Amino acid sequence: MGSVMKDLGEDLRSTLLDKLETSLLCGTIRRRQFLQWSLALGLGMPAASALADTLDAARANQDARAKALSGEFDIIVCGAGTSGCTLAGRLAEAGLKVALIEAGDWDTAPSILDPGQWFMNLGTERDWGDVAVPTASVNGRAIASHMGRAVGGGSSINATIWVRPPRADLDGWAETAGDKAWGYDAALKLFTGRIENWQGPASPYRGKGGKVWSQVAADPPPIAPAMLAAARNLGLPVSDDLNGAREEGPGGFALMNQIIKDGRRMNMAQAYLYPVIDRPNLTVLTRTRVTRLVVENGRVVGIKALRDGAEITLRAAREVVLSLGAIRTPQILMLSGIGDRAHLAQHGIASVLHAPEVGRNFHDHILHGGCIWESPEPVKMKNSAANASGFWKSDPAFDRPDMNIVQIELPYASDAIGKEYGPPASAWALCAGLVDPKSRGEVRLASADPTAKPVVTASFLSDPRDVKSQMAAIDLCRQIGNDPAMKPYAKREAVPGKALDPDAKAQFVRNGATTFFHQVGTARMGKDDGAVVGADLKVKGLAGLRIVDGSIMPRIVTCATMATCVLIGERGADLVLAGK
Ligand SMILES: Cc1cc2nc3c(=O)[nH]c(=O)nc-3n(C[C@H](O)[C@H](O)[C@H](O)COP(=O)(O)OP(=O)(O)OC[C@H]3O[C@@H](n4cnc5c(N)ncnc54)[C@H](O)[C@@H]3O)c2cc1C
Repeated sequence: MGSVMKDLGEDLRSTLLDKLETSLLCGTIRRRQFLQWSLALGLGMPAASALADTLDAARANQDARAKALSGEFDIIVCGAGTSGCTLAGRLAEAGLKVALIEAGDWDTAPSILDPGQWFMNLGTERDWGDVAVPTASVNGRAIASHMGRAVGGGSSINATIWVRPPRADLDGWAETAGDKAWGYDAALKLFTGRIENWQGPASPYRGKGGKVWSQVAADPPPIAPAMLAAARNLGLPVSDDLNGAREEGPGGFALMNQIIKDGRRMNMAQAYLYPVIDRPNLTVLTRTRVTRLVVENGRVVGIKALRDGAEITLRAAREVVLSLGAIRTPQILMLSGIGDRAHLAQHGIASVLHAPEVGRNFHDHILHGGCIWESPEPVKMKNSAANASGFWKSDPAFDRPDMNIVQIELPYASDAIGKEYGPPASAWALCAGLVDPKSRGEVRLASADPTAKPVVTASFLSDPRDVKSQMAAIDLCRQIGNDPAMKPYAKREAVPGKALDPDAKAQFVRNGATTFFHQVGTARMGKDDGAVVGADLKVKGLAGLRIVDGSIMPRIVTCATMATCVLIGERGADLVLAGK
């Protein structure tokens, strides 16, 4: 077996070694198995056992910390997702005594490690499994609202796309929050100074040597550069980097940036958490579900959680931070008596703080599934099956792009579109994305039971401007897909494959609506009294509690949300450390 393993390509070998490392670290394999496999992969015995010593020590540290849960932490971070890992990693690095609480398991499943399998996690125990209430605006369809449930959160099950928000988005936040620290210039300093470990050419827009691995899609299939050639033919700007200068311009097309290294997902646990996992001041509790906050005399002093079937209480000397994502952060706030008084009363929950906007302002990006072309040969998916993309405005008067066109290397169709058109198996899609939605929904409690799913009323496409924007994006997808540059890869346009009058196009938009799973906004930041948190991310009207995750976005950024959630985690860490 050994010689076979040594013959593996270098990339695969390094991926398998990384996987073994994480498995030993998380205790899902034993030291003996680790040594056997590491030797088979060509690591010498001294190197393998030194590595095993380090990993064993880190795991022993976490086991010991989990067994000794008495006493106070400085900070309790609830949720080890994208923002939570970023925040907890930074705080532990700075020496604070941190507890990080995660309902899901460690991030060692092959479908997490291999970016090409990301969609295999949907509907499993690594997904919270929420589904938005059917509304007329999407023709009564129930649209899934997946969110990650594992260490790494969304960054463990997402499509690995790393894309940063444009200037208009962040300067808008700074205005809303009344603090320039949330603006684009400050964010660019963080991205270039300490967040990114960019693998492309040096640029004033890109950072090298930071925590987050980011590279241009490696070895994409030929339909990806063909899409960019088509965009160029249509007079749309095409660049070498979807981040960088595009953020200050009208939009543009490029190959995507991804958090994939040697074929392996580098999630935010890899970036921020594992580098400090051996520290005695960090306790990570997995499979531990936060059920509510403990509030004493107007101050949040700890949390209650379910662990191994029993309730535990943890106390924080400085503060508690909620990083549970845009569906479960408002749920835990409401279960703790922080929300709309009348709504809480319906569930018999005593009000601690009347905060009517908790759970409101829910929004997400719409992904249309989809315009589909039959290909002459089966498409070989690469990376996370989405390698080329572009942002553009449906109206040049807009201050930021509202459309995101995404190429997907399979016939991506919603339930309704799949049923109506029966797309061929050998096909690819150009999907119309709505990235500046005006429709707003809400998250509400279904019951006072913390293990019950909350009710997500997304109200997708309920604002007519969203339908108009999506109709323009469908036109753009069809122009690109039917451009001569795509001809070698397109036998025919299979979906819709016919002219659509405005009414039919609006129906096509409503029937095709699915989402990117970029839920945000339910604990919005603002300087106004109604906002749930201020620019310091502290919950207004209550001491000892901050929100650090996608919930705080007052208006969704006009791109995929992971990079912005890292930015929020970094800003949160700065605020906690500065004691602001
Ligand atoms: C399938 C999918 C594909 C996506 N693709 C992309 C992409 O390619 N690029 C991109 O930029 N973005 C993508 N996103 C979105 C991005 O991943 C999220 O916006 C981002 O992860 C949100 O970060 P967060 O910190 O707000 O929440 P999350 O990352 O969701 O973290 C919340 C964490 O809290 C935990 N938690 C929740 N409730 C409890 C509780 N009661 N007790 C304890 N723990 C709890 C969760 O298990 C989770 O780990 C995708 C998301 C999904 C689901």
